[in-house]
Amino acid sequence: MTASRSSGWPAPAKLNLFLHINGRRDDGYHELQTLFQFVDHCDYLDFKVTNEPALVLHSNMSEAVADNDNLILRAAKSLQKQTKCQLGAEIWLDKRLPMGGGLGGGSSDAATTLVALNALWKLNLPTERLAEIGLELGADVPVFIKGLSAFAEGVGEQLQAVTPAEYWYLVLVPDVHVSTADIFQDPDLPRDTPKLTLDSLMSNPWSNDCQELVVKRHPQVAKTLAWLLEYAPSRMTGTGACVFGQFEQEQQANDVLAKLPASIKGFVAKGKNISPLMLRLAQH
Ligand SMILES: C[C@](O)(CO)[C@H](O)COP(=O)(O)OP(=O)(O)OC[C@H]1O[C@@H](n2ccc(N)nc2=O)[C@H](O)[C@@H]1O
Ligand SMILES: Nc1ncnc2c1ncn2[C@@H]1O[C@H](COP(=O)(O)OP(=O)(O)OP(=O)(O)O)[C@@H](O)[C@H]1O
Repeated sequence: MTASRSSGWPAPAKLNLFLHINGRRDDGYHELQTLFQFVDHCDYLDFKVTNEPALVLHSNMSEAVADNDNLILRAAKSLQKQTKCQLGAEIWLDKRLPMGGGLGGGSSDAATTLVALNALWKLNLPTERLAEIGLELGADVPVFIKGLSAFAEGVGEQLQAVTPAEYWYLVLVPDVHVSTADIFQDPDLPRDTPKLTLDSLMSNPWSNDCQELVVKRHPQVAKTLAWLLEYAPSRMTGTGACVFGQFEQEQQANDVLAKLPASIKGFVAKGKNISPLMLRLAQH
């Protein structure tokens, strides 16, 4: 049997609308409180099921990632191992999200792989089980698997669905990589924001505890954020480097994009409380 190619599985970016660091656990991971919202700017994956267990990835990634490190292949392997599935897959990745920008592209690719192969290999694992497998690959993977905007606690895996306003965002991509591990290891990272209730967090002004440190360490992020703040309420997502400004109307975001100096890349996207991945899964 040669299965046909199942196309157009989206792996959306996420924004951390706020990010508070509440403490550090004994294993080095950080306790945090954050609000995840998806946007409609995505990587896209295609899958073809094969009868042999081999996994093959074709991608247009601009930066080389070894197969052993690629979160797509790690996700597929992990799913095979957990379910003793003997099927394999040929996978195509159309990479559109900037890598290492705090938009969660790698985690989202892993989540889309788990969700799509669970369906295409007819494994029928429940979402909770997929999220557990995903958490082994990265703290951000479960929210992409569950597919609903969420308030997260713990290391990012305790999720509560919420529906923040779906604004338009102008996302800017400073020309610098910020390593998530480096930021979390930095002695100057503030780690003592008190844990707050969801109600008080939703009504307080939103901020990112990593932003001040990243801005201090990376002048390109400082410059990009300062530029965007002239036009809209703006802040950093995750551990950076990307920053986003918030707009009521698409046109307003596009007008600011049109003014962007050629040296900075950016895109306009809409906040989505239901992940585009869920809509694709429903069509399957
Ligand atoms: C900061 C966020 O971007 C918020 O969305 C994420 O929690 C990071 O999630 P992620 O990239 O999936 O993170 P992982 O790949 O699990 O971890 C990368 C590195 O970040 C640090 N890390 C990550 C998450 C967390 N809650 N505490 C941490 O200290 C760890 O040093 C880890 O080595
Ligand atoms: N499929 C993948 N796509 C992108 N990066 C990948 C992938 N697989 C592994 N990686 C590795 O993961 C690193 C982080 O990638 P990613 O784009 O998820 O960062 P990020 O947006 O900063 O994520 P986060 O906000 O979760 O920290 C990359 O620099 C790359 O080495």
